[in-house]
Amino acid sequence: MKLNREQAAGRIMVALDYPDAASAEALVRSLEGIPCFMKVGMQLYYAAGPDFVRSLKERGYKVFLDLKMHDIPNTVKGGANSITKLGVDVFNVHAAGGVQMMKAAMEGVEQALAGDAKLQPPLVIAVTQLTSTSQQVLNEEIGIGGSVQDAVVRYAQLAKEAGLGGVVASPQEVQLIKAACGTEFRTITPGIRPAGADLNDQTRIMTPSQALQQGTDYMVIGRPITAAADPRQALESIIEELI
Ligand SMILES: O=c1ccn([C@@H]2O[C@H](COP(=O)(O)O)[C@@H](O)[C@H]2O)c(=O)[nH]1
Repeated sequence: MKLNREQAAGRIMVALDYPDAASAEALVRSLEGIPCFMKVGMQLYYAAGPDFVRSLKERGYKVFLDLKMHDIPNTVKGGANSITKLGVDVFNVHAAGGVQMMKAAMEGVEQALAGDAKLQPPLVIAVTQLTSTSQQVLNEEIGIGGSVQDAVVRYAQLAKEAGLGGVVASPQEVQLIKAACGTEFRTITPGIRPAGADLNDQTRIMTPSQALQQGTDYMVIGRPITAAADPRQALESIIEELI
């Protein structure tokens, strides 16, 4: 698959895993002008809150709010309602919460959209099996039998049944998910490591170009960019790898 520079940048979601708004802001400024997504996860959101998300949106960034909601359906519905009102482009829940919980998230979204015609519908996705989870951990520690791939595809099918638009999974599972849920069902893949990069706590990994070859829609990349001596250069070389 051939992408131009802008298309390649638009497939990358930079994980802003920082302890405060100032540190995240420094990274955002260092990447100014590159049309990638910004991903706000738990660490930054719990520290900097919705204001930081709003400031990204005001500056025109596409935002993935990665809070991985997993609670009873009524609570997730309320959370999804509040998140939708923030105007984020993508947010997620855990597929392990089940179909009713995921349907409740969609109801929360619909309620928010009905109350404000200016809001755009977010892409709601479900976390399948975390990309840090290995086959051994899944079977022997968590106690789910069978292959990681089967567990991921089952969660993806539940997410589709609940009306969600895609899932978070490893790029290693993209083709199986697309075969089971259709090509329009989005795959958002962390576990991206350029050749030779530190794996950190990720186990089910691929390089950016391998992930693209598998057909991933978006790749989530954190430390290979944020921990680099020159984050802008690190992102530019990932973009180069994709074009
Ligand atoms: O299965 C999952 C779900 C979410 N993540 C998040 O993606 C980034 C990855 O960061 P790296 O530094 O590139 O490892 C991080 O924010 C995770 O919370 C994931 O890795 N795996």
